[in-house]
Amino acid sequence: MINNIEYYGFTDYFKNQIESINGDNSLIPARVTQVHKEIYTIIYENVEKRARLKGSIFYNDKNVIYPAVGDFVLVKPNPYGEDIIYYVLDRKSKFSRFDSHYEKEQMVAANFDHVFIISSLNHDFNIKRIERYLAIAWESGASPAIILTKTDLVDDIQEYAFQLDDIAMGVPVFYLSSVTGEGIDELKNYLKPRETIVFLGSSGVGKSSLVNALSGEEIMKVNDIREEDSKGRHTTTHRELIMLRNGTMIIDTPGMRELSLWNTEDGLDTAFSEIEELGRLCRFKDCSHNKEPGCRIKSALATGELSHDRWDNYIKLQKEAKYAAKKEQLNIKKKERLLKKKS
Ligand SMILES: Nc1nc2c(ncn2[C@@H]2O[C@H](COP(=O)(O)OP(=O)(O)OP(=O)(O)O)[C@@H](O)[C@H]2O)c(=O)[nH]1
Ligand SMILES: [Zn+2]
Repeated sequence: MINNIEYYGFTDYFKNQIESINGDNSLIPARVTQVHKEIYTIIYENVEKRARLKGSIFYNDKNVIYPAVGDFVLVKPNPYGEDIIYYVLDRKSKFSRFDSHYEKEQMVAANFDHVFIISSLNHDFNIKRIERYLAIAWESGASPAIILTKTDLVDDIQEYAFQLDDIAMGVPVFYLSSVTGEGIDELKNYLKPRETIVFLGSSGVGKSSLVNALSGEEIMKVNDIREEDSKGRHTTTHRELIMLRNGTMIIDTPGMRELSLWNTEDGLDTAFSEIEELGRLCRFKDCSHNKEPGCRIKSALATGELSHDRWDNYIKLQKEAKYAAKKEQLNIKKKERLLKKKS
């Protein structure tokens, strides 16, 4: 069987898992490159294909693990149509978030080697935020690197370097500009084929520009969906797992962007500043914007000054942020217990 799945990061860690599952050898490993409700895009043998879940396995078991972007799965190939996904292999790293619509944990990205914590060197630079990103990066199981963008906008990077010294012990730090190209080659040298990276960083720090700079415009296209397998051409507006020319992969999903947003203590306030401001005008300081008299949010919703959509979105993200904070607290406690045991 020719399957160059190794190029996509399929290592012994995954290979060793298959032997026990794949008795009859009819299932082959593939990597998930996109998730669309029930349809998945997977890649193997250098070709992207569409796949569905094996119903009898996935829809009967409440504890079953669903595939996420970056996952390695075992599939039964179907030359006439969509392949069938049977198993999701154990992940070596992962990010998840709380989906308030389904009220459950949702996997955002899996099996990445590095988390690039991206911050720009202008007003976005916030050492506390970088520290927080570092904590969730370590927790994911992958190793972090700090990328400081837009060096062309500052005169002196020394003052930033000093601040980072305190928190970035042993973590590589890169200074670069996607505009002048400064520092891009150093980062390229750090990237290895068969490795996968994800980006954590607020909106506007230059993630997309960095992807373009790294790929040198020509993002190596993983082959299109086999035309004979799908009716017409499959057009994807953007890919969630892309491969650079040197063979390094980048996972960029909307979920990663949301994860970045609610993992910054000030992320919600900045993104929804007008709501925060209205809330400060309520009669009661601890107004829950529910039934209290003199609630400024309720009146703004009634007059249309604040749209219901935006308010719902805010509530949803706030729920997720709370969940993230709770999870982090639990993890800190767990780590403290482990440290106590060790000493
Ligand atoms: N001066 C300067 N501007 C940059 C640099 N990199 C990105 N920008 C600008 O910053 C803005 C945001 O860049 P993006 O690459 O879209 O940022 P992003 O992180 O992908 O943003 P979202 O898509 O909102 O998450 C754009 O106007 C870019 O042109 C840089 O190195 N130097
Ligand atoms: Zn209120």
